[in-house]
Amino acid sequence: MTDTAISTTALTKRYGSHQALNELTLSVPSGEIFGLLGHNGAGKTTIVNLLTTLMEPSSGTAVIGGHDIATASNQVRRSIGYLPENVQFYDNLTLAENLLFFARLSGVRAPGARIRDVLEFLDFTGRENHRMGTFSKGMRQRAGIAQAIVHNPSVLFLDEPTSGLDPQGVARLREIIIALNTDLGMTIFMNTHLLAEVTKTCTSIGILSSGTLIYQDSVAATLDSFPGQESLEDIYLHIEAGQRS
Ligand SMILES: Nc1ncnc2c1ncn2[C@@H]1O[C@H](COP(=O)(O)OP(=O)(O)OP(=O)(O)O)[C@@H](O)[C@H]1O
Repeated sequence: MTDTAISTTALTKRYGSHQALNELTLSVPSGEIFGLLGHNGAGKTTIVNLLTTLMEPSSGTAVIGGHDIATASNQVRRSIGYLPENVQFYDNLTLAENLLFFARLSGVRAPGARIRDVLEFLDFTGRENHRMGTFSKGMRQRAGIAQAIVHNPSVLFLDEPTSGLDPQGVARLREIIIALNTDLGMTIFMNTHLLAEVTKTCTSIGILSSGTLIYQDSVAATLDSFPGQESLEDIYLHIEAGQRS
């Protein structure tokens, strides 16, 4: 693992004539919990789709954990985990069966032991033989994280991880994200609209506006740099408004 977990250079994505991502140059050091903020349609999911190799860029490059997304996509896929906004499972199978399926797909050696560790870490011991179709939204998100980390990735991408969760579910997921970072050493890259959560969870942020990165700094420096603004939400709106004026 290099000291830079994620770096992009002039990463660009066009959908037909629409430029969704405009020469993104971004660097996320290893060990960060990076929150990517931006209005609807800013290009956040596009970035995650490019970095997780689900989509190819129109131009530009990106390197994850030392591997280029274009020339070493298999190594990239081995070093990342991904929790999409709407995670899918085989609902007729149990949690353990779902995890075994994904562990085998990812080539995990000794999957039984690894799955037991992941279930314990995510507080699922005793529920592994329940069918996924019986799980609540909060449990499905936690199971989605189990699925995303079963092959022990070094970088984890989360797309709107707390979307649709109740306050208890949001708090629980926050604890898990922080534990993945501090206890397991994973670098986290998350897209989110919940700015109060970003303040509690993330170590650094980037703001994307209409496909362009307009801001990047640590959360602590950001909160210090705008003394007139009370919260990250106010700072975000202030930066965005400056972009539009
Ligand atoms: N497959 C596609 N074909 C054409 N346009 C697309 C496609 N996917 C996304 N777009 C457009 O690209 C832009 C960026 O979309 P993207 O989904 O990356 O934004 P986002 O920041 O994730 O938005 P949201 O917060 O609403 O999820 C939007 O204008 C969107 O309409």
